[in-house]
Amino acid sequence: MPKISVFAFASRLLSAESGFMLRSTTSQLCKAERSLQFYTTAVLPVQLLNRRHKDASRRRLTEAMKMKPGSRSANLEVAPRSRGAKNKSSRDTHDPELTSKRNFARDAVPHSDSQYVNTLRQKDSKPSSFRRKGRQNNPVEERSGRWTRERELGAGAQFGDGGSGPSRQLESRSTTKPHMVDSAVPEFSESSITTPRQDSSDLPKEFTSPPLMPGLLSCLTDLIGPGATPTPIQSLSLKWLMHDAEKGHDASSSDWKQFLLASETGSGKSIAYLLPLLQDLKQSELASASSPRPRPIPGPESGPTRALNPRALILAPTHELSRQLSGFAKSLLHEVKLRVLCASRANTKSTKERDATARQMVAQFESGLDDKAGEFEVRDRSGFPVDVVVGTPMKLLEMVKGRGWDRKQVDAKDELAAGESDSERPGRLRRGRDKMVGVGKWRSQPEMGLANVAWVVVDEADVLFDPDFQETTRQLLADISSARGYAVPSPTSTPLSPTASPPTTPAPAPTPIEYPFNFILTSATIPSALASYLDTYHPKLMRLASPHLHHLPKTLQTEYVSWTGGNKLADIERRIRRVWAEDASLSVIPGKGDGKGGLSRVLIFCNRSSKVEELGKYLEERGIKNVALSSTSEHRKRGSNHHLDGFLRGHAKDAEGAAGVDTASAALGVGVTSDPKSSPHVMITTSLLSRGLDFSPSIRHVFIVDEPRNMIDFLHRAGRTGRAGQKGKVVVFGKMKGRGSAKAKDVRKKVGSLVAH
Ligand SMILES: Nc1ncnc2c1ncn2[C@@H]1O[C@H](COP(=O)(O)OP(=O)(O)OP(=O)(O)O)[C@@H](O)[C@H]1O
Repeated sequence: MPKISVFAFASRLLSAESGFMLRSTTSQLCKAERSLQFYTTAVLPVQLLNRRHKDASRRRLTEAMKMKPGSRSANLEVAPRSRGAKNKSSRDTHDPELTSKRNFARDAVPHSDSQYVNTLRQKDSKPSSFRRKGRQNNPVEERSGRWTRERELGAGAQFGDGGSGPSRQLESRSTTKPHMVDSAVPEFSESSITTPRQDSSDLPKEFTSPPLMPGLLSCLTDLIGPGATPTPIQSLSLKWLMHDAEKGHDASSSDWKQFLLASETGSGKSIAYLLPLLQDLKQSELASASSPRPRPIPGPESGPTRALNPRALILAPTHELSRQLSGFAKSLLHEVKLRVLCASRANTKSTKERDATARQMVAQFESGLDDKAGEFEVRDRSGFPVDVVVGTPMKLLEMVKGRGWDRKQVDAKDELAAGESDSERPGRLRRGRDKMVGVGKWRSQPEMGLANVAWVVVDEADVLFDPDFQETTRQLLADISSARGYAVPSPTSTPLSPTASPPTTPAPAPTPIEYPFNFILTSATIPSALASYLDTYHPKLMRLASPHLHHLPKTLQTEYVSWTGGNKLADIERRIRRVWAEDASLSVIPGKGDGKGGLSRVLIFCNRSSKVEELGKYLEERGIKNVALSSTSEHRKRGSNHHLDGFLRGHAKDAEGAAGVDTASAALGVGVTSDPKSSPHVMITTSLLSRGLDFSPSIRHVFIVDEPRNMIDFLHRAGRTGRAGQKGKVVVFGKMKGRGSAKAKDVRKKVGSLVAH
């Protein structure tokens, strides 16, 4: 009997134990699955081009991909790495004062400011790529690697069919010896980081070679300073795009250029594509002044009689970015005189009629009708010659096809599905802007022709080719092609995303797409989906990449802050006040040596709109004026960037104030001197504003208060500061100690691998 009891007790214990083990194994498996998912969806794509992998598995990945620095391949060129690269200027909280475990616990509350004084003073260095003339080290190292396809084809394998484009030119070049350097690998100490001197004479080191038009050069000098030299991505674009642009093209040529410009945030990609584009437009305009302009090629969408017939389109994912880009382009054109139009309303002249419409719209919004896109019809453009139009793909499509063009399609589809006719039931609304019914003309006439389009830039290409945007983007590209007389397969016949159910018959091999215009893509991150799309449909596309792609800018510090365990909003408030206390005590602000000068601005990223609002309200109640902006905010509906005033970098001569107006403070590189109780010094937003926007240097802190969804998102959010060689700090909040800290530690590890050295 006792034996049986002991046995029963032991078996119960065992089953309890195994149940426990089972539970803990399951939870570990779930965790492992989650981190694997995170790794494959976020980290892996980011690492595809990462040169310095911080552990053995990443090194193996690199080797497998034949990432050989110091060589060029068929259609990839990576800019030389500056010799200054070995200097440490960016750290994963490298200041021991701020990183030590002891300090983490008290990090969430302000303590001694002196620690930060030292950090700022010690880390006061600019990356060489933004140094002024005379202090510039020669960029000397080259590396290459074909990030996706070369692995299959073998190093040096040719891409495309050996056409007359850059591939062939590259092919004939000798490559330099690979040189793998990884400071994080034990066998390489920091001191063993050597950057081989190589011949980089073929990369332009000045904006004057190849020669820029004098008018363009002087405006550029006004913008970025007289001694500024090209960043690595700009050197590459000057070399490849400018030379190509000089050759000129006609619509019947099959030699249209296709380039991807990939470089870290704030590295000057806008100038990298704007200079060759604007110069080419001006040169062809001058050439056609002596000989008559080529007539638009007739096509279904050519619309030679339409009001607008631009020669270049710049596509951006948000209206805010479109407005800033158009303002930026305008500031380069004060002397060269090309006409740039932003498809959003802010850049159009104010007229009585339009003002009336705007008032009507405001009334409409306030009465509950919604227009999420904040788009307004622009009227009366006839006779207005436009060279460049900037806008979101959807807005541009509307200008081509007329507002509401997609409504009919949806109705027809619905009809088929439901067997109803329009008269039997009201048409279903597909997008928010269609709710504009009743506010003037919602289905307007097409106003833009595409036959003259010789350049298309897709800014933030990874977004515009992601599943949310790809259909619209590719529809627009297909429309331009057919307007120019060269039909390409429609997006629906060549879907990018795999279909949910497996196809019953094997899909035919995809046909590469050759657009009849210069096609430029830019991005700071190349996810695997974009890479494979480009491999499939644009095998001849030339990839130009900077050596620090997929890293945080070198001037960006990273700091981790642990929640106190109390009110998180209060923790954030304390950290903001600490930043300002540091500003005041450090007297770091040029021209404000008394320490009573302006306070820097803080940009806070949350994951959800509700959190944005909650935090905004909390700070407002505590006397911290702020702008809380999410996709649904009222501010966005006004059709201008004024809601970002003071936060975006302003350019002195921006036309019509479209690109933000913090001109004075931007010139000084400082915040405004006003009191944060009276003027907003804090902006709270979601990833909406994480893409492409060039924030003012007065934003020296970006706070990431929610766990980043993936590392791509993190790179873009963090990259709103530390731009153009300015110092910046990204502050990542999380639970850094004790139970439940695993997530934050994981994020910290991943972020650490993005730190540039
Ligand atoms: N060669 C240069 N020297 C100094 N400043 C520069 C240079 N090139 C660009 N800049 C400045 O750098 C800032 C960032 O440029 P830009 O917005 O084009 O970066 P980006 O690479 O497009 O960033 P993101 O990936 O975030 O869109 C701008 O204010 C621009 O005026």
